[in-house]
Amino acid sequence: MSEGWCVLPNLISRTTTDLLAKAVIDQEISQRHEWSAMVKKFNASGQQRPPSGVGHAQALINYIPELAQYATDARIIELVESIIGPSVRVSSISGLVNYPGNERGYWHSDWPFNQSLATYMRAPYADVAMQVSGILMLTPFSPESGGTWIVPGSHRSPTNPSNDNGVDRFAPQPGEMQVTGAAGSLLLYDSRLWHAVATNFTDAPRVAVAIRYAPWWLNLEVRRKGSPDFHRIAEQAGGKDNSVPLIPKSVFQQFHEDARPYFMHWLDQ
Ligand SMILES: O=C(O)CCC(=O)C(=O)O
Ligand SMILES: [Fe+2]
Repeated sequence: MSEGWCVLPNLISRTTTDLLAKAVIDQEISQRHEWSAMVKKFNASGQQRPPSGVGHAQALINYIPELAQYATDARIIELVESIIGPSVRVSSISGLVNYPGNERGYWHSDWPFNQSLATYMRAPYADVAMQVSGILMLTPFSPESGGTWIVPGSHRSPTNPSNDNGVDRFAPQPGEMQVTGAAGSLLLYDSRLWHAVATNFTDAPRVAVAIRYAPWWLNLEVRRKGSPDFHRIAEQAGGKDNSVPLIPKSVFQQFHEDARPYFMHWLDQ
């Protein structure tokens, strides 16, 4: 991870990735109306718009509870904890479906560094890993299918191009490359790493699950709708809402016992 990213290959079997990919697409389709309404709101308020042709499924864990065990595989947690310390929590899980011919996205870093969201840490950042992002590949990632664009080493930068910092959000970056991997592999990166959605040039959807791992000391309350921090910080700031829906008890009980501690903070009590 010295360059701010790595790929853990083949964590999940092909049979399972096929089933999960289908479940993610089903969920994306059932949430499409809601997501389009959200994108319209971003547009209306002049926010950076997500690339067209990319479908999103929020609160994926509530619909595909088996994901809890894959997201907290011991091999992943060991690596994540070596970067941000023990007692990590999963901060969010969502589905990504890049349909054939989707638009290329803008260079950004993820929450809490994405400066186009309602809540973010102001740049310049101290050079500290504060969250790890994961992208679980449910279909192969290649330059043809739209493997994520990354700028290796950019996680050490004190800022990123998600807002007006003088860098063109769509310009090629020195050293940029696309991540590749077989279905069932996981791209892990420091959430500060500059990355962008790539175009899918194949005729099949590129399906993935975005998983975020936070240290226990990172305040996730700003992403809990209805919490005092959400009201005071996220709502008042106005930017793009990236709140995380809570997990109903009936779903939580379906999680593998070993996976539960990583999601406990989102349990709807
Ligand atoms: O779909 C991709 O390749 C990148 C998505 C992304 O930017 C993210 O999950 O944070
Ligand atoms: Fe991202």
